[in-house]
Amino acid sequence: MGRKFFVGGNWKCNGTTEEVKKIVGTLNEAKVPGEDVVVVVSPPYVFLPFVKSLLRSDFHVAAQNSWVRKGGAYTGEISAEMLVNLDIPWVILGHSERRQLLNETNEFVGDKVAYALSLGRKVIACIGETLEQREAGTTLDVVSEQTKAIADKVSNWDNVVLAYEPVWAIGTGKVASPAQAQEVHAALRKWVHDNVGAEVAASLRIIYGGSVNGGNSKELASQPDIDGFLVGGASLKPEFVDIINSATVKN
Ligand SMILES: O=C(CO)COP(=O)(O)O
Repeated sequence: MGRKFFVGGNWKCNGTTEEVKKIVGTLNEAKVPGEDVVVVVSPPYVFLPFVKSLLRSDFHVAAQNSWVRKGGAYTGEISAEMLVNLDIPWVILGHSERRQLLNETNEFVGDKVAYALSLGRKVIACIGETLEQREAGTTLDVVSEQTKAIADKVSNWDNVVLAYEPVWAIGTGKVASPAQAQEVHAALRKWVHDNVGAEVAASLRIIYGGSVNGGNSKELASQPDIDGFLVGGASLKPEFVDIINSATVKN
């Protein structure tokens, strides 16, 4: 079966036309083990068609959000229907920045994931605990709850990648140690095994995000349950290519 390594670049709210051209130029020239890795970059909405038109065809694009149901009178949102229309295959949902800054709840994220999947989109679903939650020893409860809210709404996991992104590691330079990340990934896989099914648990890609860079990606990638990365800051830099090249074959 095998879980193909997955590397996503979340550009967040960054970039100008010139910067976007430069990043895509670097990616287009990069030598990567295409057989062994799926690469998806997620520019801000307004650059999506531009990036898609410039980007090499073996790499894919993702939106950073989509609305919870059919589009309409929702100022500032973009809909999954638009992603279909523009042939944008992937969408990142439930990022902690949206959970925290825009008050997206577990249930809301579960609904969004289900709606995007129902329109044939592929979803990078993000979960992760805060520093307070980790220090309180509730990490596994928090990420299980977040995963349950998705599992409650989703019956087919084929088009889901689960991104474990501890909030304390995002943009802080404080990466989870390989052992810390592996512990949570293994616990998540067990949760999926026990609550969704053995087959989904074996095939679901669980990727790590939080201060991943060209220097730490190899060791993280060697962990048995880390199936890839969701990269923020370093995805705007040439070292993103090194991260892609840390891909390992799983199972
Ligand atoms: O939030 C992230 C990816 O979605 C991680 O961000 P950093 O890689 O900048 O820590």
